[in-house]
Amino acid sequence: MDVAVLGATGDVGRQICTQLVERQVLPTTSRLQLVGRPGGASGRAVHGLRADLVDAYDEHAPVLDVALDPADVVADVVVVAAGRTAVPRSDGLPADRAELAAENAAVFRAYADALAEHGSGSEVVVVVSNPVELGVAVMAQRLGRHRVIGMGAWLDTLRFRREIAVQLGVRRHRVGGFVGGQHGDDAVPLWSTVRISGLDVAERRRAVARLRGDRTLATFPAEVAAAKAALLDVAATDMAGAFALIDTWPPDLRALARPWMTHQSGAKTATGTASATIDLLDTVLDGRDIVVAGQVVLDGEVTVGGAPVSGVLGVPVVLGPEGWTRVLLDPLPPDEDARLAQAAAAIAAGCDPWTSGPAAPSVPPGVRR
Ligand SMILES: NC(=O)c1ccc[n+]([C@@H]2O[C@H](COP(=O)([O-])OP(=O)(O)OC[C@H]3O[C@@H](n4cnc5c(N)ncnc54)[C@H](O)[C@@H]3O)[C@@H](O)[C@H]2O)c1
Repeated sequence: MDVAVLGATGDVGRQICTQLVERQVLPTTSRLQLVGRPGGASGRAVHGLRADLVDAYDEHAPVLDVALDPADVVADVVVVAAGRTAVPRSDGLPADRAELAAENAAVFRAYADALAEHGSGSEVVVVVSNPVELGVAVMAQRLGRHRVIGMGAWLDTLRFRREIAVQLGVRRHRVGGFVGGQHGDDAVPLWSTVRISGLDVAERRRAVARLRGDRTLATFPAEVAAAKAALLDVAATDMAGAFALIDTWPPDLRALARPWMTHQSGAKTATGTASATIDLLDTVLDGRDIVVAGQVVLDGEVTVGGAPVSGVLGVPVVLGPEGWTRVLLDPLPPDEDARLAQAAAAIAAGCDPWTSGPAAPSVPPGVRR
């Protein structure tokens, strides 16, 4: 199977390409298409990136090629890592999502239109760029909702599992459970989905109760806001101290605070983001069906706050080589249900200005248009 990476020379795109080749996810007979922007700096740098990857990994590299025109993007899996990044604010307030959305909506549309016109009709699109929910909404509108998944919820999920594993002193692969909602502050740690291999139900309930304390998600947004304020305070004079402070918090709070602090420190989360993306790609390319969390366009499959969701939301889904097929979410406890409903409303408010217009007919996976 072939992969195209849009925004290949960006911090995230470059990491994705490097890890794809280094970890030998693609056989030498597959093609990795590095996509840059014609006329921009990336249009030149993408040729250099290709040469650098060949220099480093020629023995096991897939066929590497370059595309500058969206119409030339050809792949079984298209990774969207192109577009602007939100610059973190020094006062800790959220970056201007509307401004970011305005710029990146144009990028999403350009590639969605080109893929709809020139693509095979069966590409799976993995959206990494932010706002990830908007990317999913725009791409799904043109390509059909089952072929498009945003990986923000998967990244949040892996972070949540890691923080739980660290606290329990076990390896991450022993921890299951998902984060849904909106990537960022409206991420929803779905504690009711947590599973720990080797523990029976009663042992798991006790372990989760110990990890959570008596907190519920009703107070989670306030906890996140207080955590950010505390971190800014400490980080002003002691960055190491700020990261050490995070270690003292419960796993769900750490899962949000640590990457936020990483951005705030001036570093980016490109390596972790790329690694989580490769994780998803590996599955899709391998032909397996697995359950992941991802931002997808729902059409009433999930009911939160008493109303079916029609729009983008991060939820656990079954993902395979032809896209995602179904949602796997049992009835939720009231606090998770309420937070997911709030996240769905926030996503709808953020996407609506950019997604009014006709949607593509929903094509079930495996049915070619
Ligand atoms: N979903 C996540 O978990 C997650 C995590 C980190 C970053 N991100 C997002 O990924 C995106 C990229 O982040 P980054 O740090 O690599 O940014 P970056 O600025 O380093 O790179 C962006 C790249 O996109 C390219 N680009 C812009 N418009 C393009 C177009 N029309 N066609 C082709 N290329 C184009 C730029 O030339 C640049 O190379 C951002 O939107 C960021 O917010 C997402």
